[in-house]
Amino acid sequence: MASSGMLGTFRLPPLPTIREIIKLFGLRAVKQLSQNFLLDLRLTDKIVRKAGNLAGVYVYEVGPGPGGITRSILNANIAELLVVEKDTRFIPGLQMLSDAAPGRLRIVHGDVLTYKIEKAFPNHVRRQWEDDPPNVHIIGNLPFSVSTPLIIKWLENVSLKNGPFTYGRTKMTLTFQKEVAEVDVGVVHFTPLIQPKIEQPFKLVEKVVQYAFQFRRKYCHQGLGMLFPKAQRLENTGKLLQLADIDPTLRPIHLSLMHFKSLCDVYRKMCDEDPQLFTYNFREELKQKRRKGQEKGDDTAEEC
Ligand SMILES: C[S@@+](CC[C@H](N)C(=O)[O-])C[C@H]1O[C@@H](n2cnc3c(N)ncnc32)[C@H](O)[C@@H]1O
Repeated sequence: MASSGMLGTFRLPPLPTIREIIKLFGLRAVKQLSQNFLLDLRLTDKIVRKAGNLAGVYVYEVGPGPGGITRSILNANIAELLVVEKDTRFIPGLQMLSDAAPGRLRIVHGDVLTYKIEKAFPNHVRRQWEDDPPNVHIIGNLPFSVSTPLIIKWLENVSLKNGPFTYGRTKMTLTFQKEVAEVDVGVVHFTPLIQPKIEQPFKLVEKVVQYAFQFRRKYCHQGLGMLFPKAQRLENTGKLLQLADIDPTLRPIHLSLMHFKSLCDVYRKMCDEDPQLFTYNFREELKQKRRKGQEKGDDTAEEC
């Protein structure tokens, strides 16, 4: 049973099952869009329970599709649910849910990568960053192709306290599918920290992490070395790893959060000493070398 409290208990009335909705509206999953639907209400209830007590909470669901998770959220006594779905085919099925839950479900036909959530919920839910998290929660089951750029965008939003984090330290409960069409999903719960573990600009942290994982099966010095122009690569990579106190033969997956903190702090100092360093991009250097090689009729341009 959903909790009651001041809002009163709400349960959706009997509705066609998700399977029937899919049949009714001809909603075949589009493989190219990595669509894959959760049909079992017990599973979607379990995912939503991972979000904690949602009574009185404003929920933002990304990519509701035929509405399995949506139903479980609506049964959790929430204050309001806003869903953003890109594929028009799902809108009529979602509309049916909205009719069954008057005043509780808002449907937006749009793209979660561009949708501006910062004005969607009432002002009174906003909290100071240092306060407890606001009564706003993001929930979603998206394919990797969307969840990866979205998570990176949200992490940047956390660092800037904007987007969904204009409300405060908004919590997120997201499922990550291992493979397309695989029913197994991992549920990951995020709550932004009051104080970041790495106190450097997001773009710098992103660059260091991205480069460290450039060659994920090799030693970390190889990917990290690409942070530096070839002419000073050996010397600067040695300096970075030495000052950060990191064994160059560690693999990227064995680097801890504290390793990344040291790497980012040392790299920041190196960028402060050489203001052109941060904009250096080894791919650009490689492209220029290839271009020059082609101009000279030499297609054996040196690798960066
Ligand atoms: C993996 S399906 C999951 C559907 C549903 N949440 C479920 O669990 O059964 C992902 C859903 O996200 C939608 N989607 C994908 N990219 C999107 C985007 N950029 N903006 C909004 N919705 C998107 C798809 O159309 C699809 O409905």
